[in-house]
Amino acid sequence: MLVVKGANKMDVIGNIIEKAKSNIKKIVLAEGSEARNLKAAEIALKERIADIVLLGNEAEIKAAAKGLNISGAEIIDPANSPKSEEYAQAFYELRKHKGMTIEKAREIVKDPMYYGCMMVKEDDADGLVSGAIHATADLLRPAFQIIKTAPGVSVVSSSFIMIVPNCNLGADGVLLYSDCGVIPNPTAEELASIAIAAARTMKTLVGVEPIVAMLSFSTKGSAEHELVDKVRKATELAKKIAPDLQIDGELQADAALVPEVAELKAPGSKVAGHANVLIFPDLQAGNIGYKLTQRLAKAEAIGPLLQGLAKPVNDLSRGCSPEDIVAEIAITSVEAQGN
Ligand SMILES: CC(C)(COP(=O)(O)OP(=O)(O)OC[C@H]1O[C@@H](n2cnc3c(N)ncnc32)[C@H](O)[C@@H]1OP(=O)(O)O)[C@@H](O)C(=O)NCCC(=O)NCCS
Ligand SMILES: CC(=O)OP(=O)(O)O
Repeated sequence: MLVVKGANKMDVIGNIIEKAKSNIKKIVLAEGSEARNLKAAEIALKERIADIVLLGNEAEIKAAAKGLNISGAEIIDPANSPKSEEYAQAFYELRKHKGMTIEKAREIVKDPMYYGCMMVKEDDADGLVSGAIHATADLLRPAFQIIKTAPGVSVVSSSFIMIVPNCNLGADGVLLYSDCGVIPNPTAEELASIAIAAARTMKTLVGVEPIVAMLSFSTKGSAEHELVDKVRKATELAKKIAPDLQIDGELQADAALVPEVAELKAPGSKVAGHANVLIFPDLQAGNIGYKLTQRLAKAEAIGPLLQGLAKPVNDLSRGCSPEDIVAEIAITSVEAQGN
């Protein structure tokens, strides 16, 4: 069903799907009438990966789903739902310190992404996937306002699982890239948090021991610039916060990935040449880097997977396929199993 291109030995997404099937969760697709979401819903229902809630106008969803079997999905119209008033009251309570009024809250929860986040917040669903037609910020705002960060987490960031065909770098062609979706210009402290969160995502979702490279245009002092200083500071902070983590920086991407280059540029580093988690210094680098790998190396790019939220909500790229959405449904389910 899911096409994993190339010859990676690890069936990352297959393993996650099997785990999702072992304890079925209820996942909301906020863009319920969109064609790729409907195809993904059909696959997820047929293969018993998750119970699916489609948000949107029932007639529109049914018309868009012509030829697909989505009969097992629950359809909820946020603009006309018996739960709307309860969610509006709860949203008003969450946001009244920010000037929210009950009248505005009633309007806002008609937006499927706000309604869906309220479903997850109120335990009426286990997780949410959205972003095939909406920009990332449209999902991040309701997620930040309603779901909020997990206890002890300062910032939410994101990761992509990158599955690069016919490649043995990283963990046999499987890598985690972070942050490619959320924090435009992280401080050194935020960059350290991103690294620690991404390492955790690699371990818990992919099942691989993380080896973390803090990327830069410099390797171990080959260039001097304030941008490099930020990466060095973030590396030191992450080492202090997580002393057992295999992490090193600052490293250029070739030094991080390729053993021969690592020997020349960063001799003695245990991370250089073996990294499987790549931490980008800012969102320009991260977002460009993942899209280049996806399009030029024909990699699967699953994400942006949000890390640090109190409950599972995951974003998609507007360039995603139905199979990418199925993978995120499974990932969101597995995250919900851990809650
Ligand atoms: C995430 C984003 C939308 C927040 O922007 P913003 O609304 O201007 O941010 P604000 O500073 O006004 O914060 C809004 C709320 O979100 C919270 N917030 C912002 N960034 C956060 C983060 N990384 N983690 C947790 N909470 C965050 C703020 O604390 C604030 O909460 P409050 O209203 O309860 O006080 C913005 O950072 C963004 O656009 N990021 C890039 C998204 C993107 O385009 N990615 C590329 C494609 S994937
Ligand atoms: C993650 C990302 O870049 O999303 P989009 O392609 O939708 O902007």
